[in-house]
Amino acid sequence: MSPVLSVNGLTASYRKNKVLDQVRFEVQPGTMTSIVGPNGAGKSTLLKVMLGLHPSLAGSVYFFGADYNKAKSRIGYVPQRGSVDWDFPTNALDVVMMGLYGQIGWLKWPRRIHREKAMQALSEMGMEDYAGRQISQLSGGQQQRVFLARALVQDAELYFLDEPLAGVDAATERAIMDTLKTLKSRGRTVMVVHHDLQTVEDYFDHVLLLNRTVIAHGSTSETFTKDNIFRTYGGNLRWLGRESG
Ligand SMILES: Nc1ncnc2c1ncn2[C@@H]1O[C@H](COP(=O)(O)OP(=O)(O)OP(=O)(O)O)[C@@H](O)[C@H]1O
Repeated sequence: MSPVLSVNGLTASYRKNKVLDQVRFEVQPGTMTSIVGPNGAGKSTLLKVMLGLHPSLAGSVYFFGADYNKAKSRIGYVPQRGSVDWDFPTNALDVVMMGLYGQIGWLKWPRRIHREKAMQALSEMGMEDYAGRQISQLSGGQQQRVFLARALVQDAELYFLDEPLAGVDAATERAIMDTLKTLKSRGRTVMVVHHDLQTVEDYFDHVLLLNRTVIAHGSTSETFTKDNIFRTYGGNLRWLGRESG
């Protein structure tokens, strides 16, 4: 099977500080991968560089065998909640509708069918009662659900989510994971920056262990080993609450 994502020697920096070095991996369709690594490992930067939001110094990225501009309508991205300006005056329904602009066309008015699709996605995330609510007046977990609804409605083939489970309660975590599993069951490919090492095995079939470069990548059962985790975190795992044995 040809990969949906192919990353070759990707290198990036902030000024002179190299934060990604020769990152190389491939992702197969229909997989659900967690990107795991310590704070500052370059996980968010990796997503941004792949999606053209931060420049690369070297390397290449191919989505479905093509570059980002050709593939972007097939890609969904849910950024870190903290990186979004939630004071922007818009309501939950409009945020979800933004996911449909590829289908509506910029500067065209959405039609009833688009509104219905957006409402359907909000209701799949249990957010239908908040459609008219300003996004600044939603809780963190509710904002995250709205973002997921936007990703759902976009109907992409490859999704990137940056810490979608950060700071959400157990019910929201379940709702988000159910949504991701549904996407996977529809053959979509999902990549998630994830911090909770305890749930990696339950939630994801693949894992990419990153610390400036790829430490290990593959199926969770083969790759998420004590050895690889130690190599990624430098042995400093106790504070993560994971037993070393
Ligand atoms: N806008 C920026 N300007 C300068 N340095 C940055 C910027 N964003 C990130 N960095 C640095 O780049 C490195 C990688 O950051 P990045 O946010 O990609 O890591 P991360 O693995 O996502 O971390 P975390 O788990 O803490 O979210 C860090 O050392 C960080 O301080």
